[in-house]
Amino acid sequence: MTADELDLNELHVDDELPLDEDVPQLVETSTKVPMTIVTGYLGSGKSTLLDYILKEQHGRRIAVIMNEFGDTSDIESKAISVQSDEALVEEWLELNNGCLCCSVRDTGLTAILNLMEKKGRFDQIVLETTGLADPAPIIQAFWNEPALNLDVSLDAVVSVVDAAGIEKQIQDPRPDGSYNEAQRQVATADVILLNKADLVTPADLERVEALLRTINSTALIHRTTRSAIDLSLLLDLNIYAAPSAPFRPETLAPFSQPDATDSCDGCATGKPHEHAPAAASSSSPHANDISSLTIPLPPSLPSVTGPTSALYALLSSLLWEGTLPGAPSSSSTPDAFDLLRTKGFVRTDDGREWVLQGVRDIFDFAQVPAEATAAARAGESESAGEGEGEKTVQPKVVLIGRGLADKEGVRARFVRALEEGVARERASLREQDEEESSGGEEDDEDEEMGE
Ligand SMILES: Nc1nc2c(ncn2[C@@H]2O[C@H](COP(=O)(O)OP(=O)(O)OP(=O)(O)O)[C@@H](O)[C@H]2O)c(=O)[nH]1
Repeated sequence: MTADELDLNELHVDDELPLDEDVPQLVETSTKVPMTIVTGYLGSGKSTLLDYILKEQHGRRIAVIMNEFGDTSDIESKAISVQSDEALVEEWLELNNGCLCCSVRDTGLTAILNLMEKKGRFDQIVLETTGLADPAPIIQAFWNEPALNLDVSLDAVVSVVDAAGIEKQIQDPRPDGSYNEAQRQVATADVILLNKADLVTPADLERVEALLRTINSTALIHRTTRSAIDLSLLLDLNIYAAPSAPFRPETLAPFSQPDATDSCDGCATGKPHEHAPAAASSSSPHANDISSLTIPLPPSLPSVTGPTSALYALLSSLLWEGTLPGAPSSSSTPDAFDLLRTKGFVRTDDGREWVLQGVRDIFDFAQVPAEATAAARAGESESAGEGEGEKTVQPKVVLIGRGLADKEGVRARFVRALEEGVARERASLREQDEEESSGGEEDDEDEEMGE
């Protein structure tokens, strides 16, 4: 059963909870609390990770919402573990009808906020999502819903992957042909913990990591055993670039790397070349055709939002209608784009830089703060002086999902449509400028005549 098929449930915090006056208020009330969403297949090591986070001496107040029940159908209450400097406190959220996904999405945040009011604000919320067939709705809810976003901002989506089991999990077909759980979890992740590294050989780890990169070329992948990791690699990443939190330039690292999904040099150039036929899906690492496609963007674009933006129009067509301008290379096969995740890095003519984030059909551009841009440029020129000038973040869009198997064809259509759209956009901007300046001249003339 998917989350959407379950009834909406009421989630509330017991009003009788004692007020803990002693808990220090470590976060300014004006700061949004970052929320990390943890996904991962059954048994991959999520609870081990949450346990590790709670027990680490990090000096932060972290509320961990744990789903310890697996099947959510008959849950009546849910533990929230709150780590303060002094102690681990457990609270209970009552779920009248069981589904954490629907509850959290619809009323759960209110409950969390109530808890924050009672217990003092947290530095971080970590939400585990076991039992969720599709993490996308909850990611969208915490990222995009303004009503939910007043106090909490989506920090990052972390997926814990079992290094010994993920290959099989990813290949496991769904009877209805839809994405399976493991595919969705890997595709929507910003950070992947390639866990249980102790159970496989170094060669296995290389192969599994390569597979994960074919699905999600932009995730930051860390190899772990028992989910142990430096928490600064996991928390406060601000991947979704909330203006209320500092921007972490290192989260752009995947955009400066070549596309791991392109084993083919020709694809990387975007120029026409021959391909060997794709392997059958059951044995292919592109299981069920889910893959990442990186599309290089021009060094600078006129705009990223607004009715005239060529890039915005193209992404809308892709994500909302599942199509791109121009015919597919095989005319008998219509476009079948089904994208789980979109990411990107863009520069605009005015010198600003933007991070594109998309989850399913929702996408948004967040401006990289000018200070971060300046710092990155300073770093670039320094490393260029040391002969490592390739670290510059290249503007690009990364698409993750289905319908991308013909990488060369899709990339070529996207690039062509964008070029044409940008040409139109620039022409219309020029016209606008000319109209404004001739309007200005006419006004000047009118004024002169009036005088
Ligand atoms: N060998 C090994 N075992 C691990 C590692 N990480 C977790 N485990 C074990 O794997 C089992 C499952 O770990 P959990 O943390 O409960 O996994 P989970 O993802 O929370 O599982 P569910 O709650 O069932 O979804 C436990 O017995 C862990 O002790 C690891 O890196 N290596």
